[in-house]
Amino acid sequence: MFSLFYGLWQHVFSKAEFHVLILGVHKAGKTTLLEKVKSIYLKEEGLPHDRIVPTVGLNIGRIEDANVKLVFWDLGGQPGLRTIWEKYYEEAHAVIYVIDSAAASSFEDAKSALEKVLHHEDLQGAPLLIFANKQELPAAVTEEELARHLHLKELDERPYMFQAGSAYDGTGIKAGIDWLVEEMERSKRTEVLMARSETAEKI
Ligand SMILES: Nc1nc2c(ncn2[C@@H]2O[C@H](COP(=O)(O)OP(=O)(O)OP(=O)(O)O)[C@@H](O)[C@H]2O)c(=O)[nH]1
Ligand SMILES: [Mg+2]
Repeated sequence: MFSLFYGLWQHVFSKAEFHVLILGVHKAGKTTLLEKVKSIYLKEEGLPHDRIVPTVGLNIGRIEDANVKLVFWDLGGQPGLRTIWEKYYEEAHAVIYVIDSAAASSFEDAKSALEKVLHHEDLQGAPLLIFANKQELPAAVTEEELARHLHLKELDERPYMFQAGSAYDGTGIKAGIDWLVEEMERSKRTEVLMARSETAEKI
């Protein structure tokens, strides 16, 4: 009887946990963004910018807000490392795709890498936040300009948002994550992933 009530209590009161993949080409600012997310939500100092090195493996960040737990997976964006991304797709509830808004020369690469992400069937229906990073730089384009540059046709099929911001000064981060959490909470994909993990727990 106790375990029945405990199970019910857990079901009603435990926080949902969402996995968010942080993707984007090298130097877009993914790891810097993750450090800023941690410093905003955990209210602790993140790594100083000059201590952040190009990612080769996986950086993990965990935060909690009032209703949910979020686990971020930050992967390396160098061309030779992008084949690793798809290993994480199946378990991801959503994607943050980071773009350096001040590096116009990287837009084509960012666009084609993002198109591959969007085409992958393991990420079907995953909400997508495109974070137009480095907005505090004078050369940065706005989120509207970036959307025009990318001109992504596949976007109509899924919930998505362009969010301008900066991993240095933290602008745009909370707004982007609030949107992503709302989308994950009502996403069909979340239902499917939850059902799958409940089935796996029973086996
Ligand atoms: N001006 C400015 N620079 C930034 C910002 N975010 C990151 N950078 C810088 O951009 C460079 C790359 O940042 P990283 O966070 O290492 O980029 P990354 O996307 O994780 O790169 P990989 O791990 O190689 O894929 C570093 O010099 C950062 O300090 C930002 O918001 N503004
Ligand atoms: Mg990195």
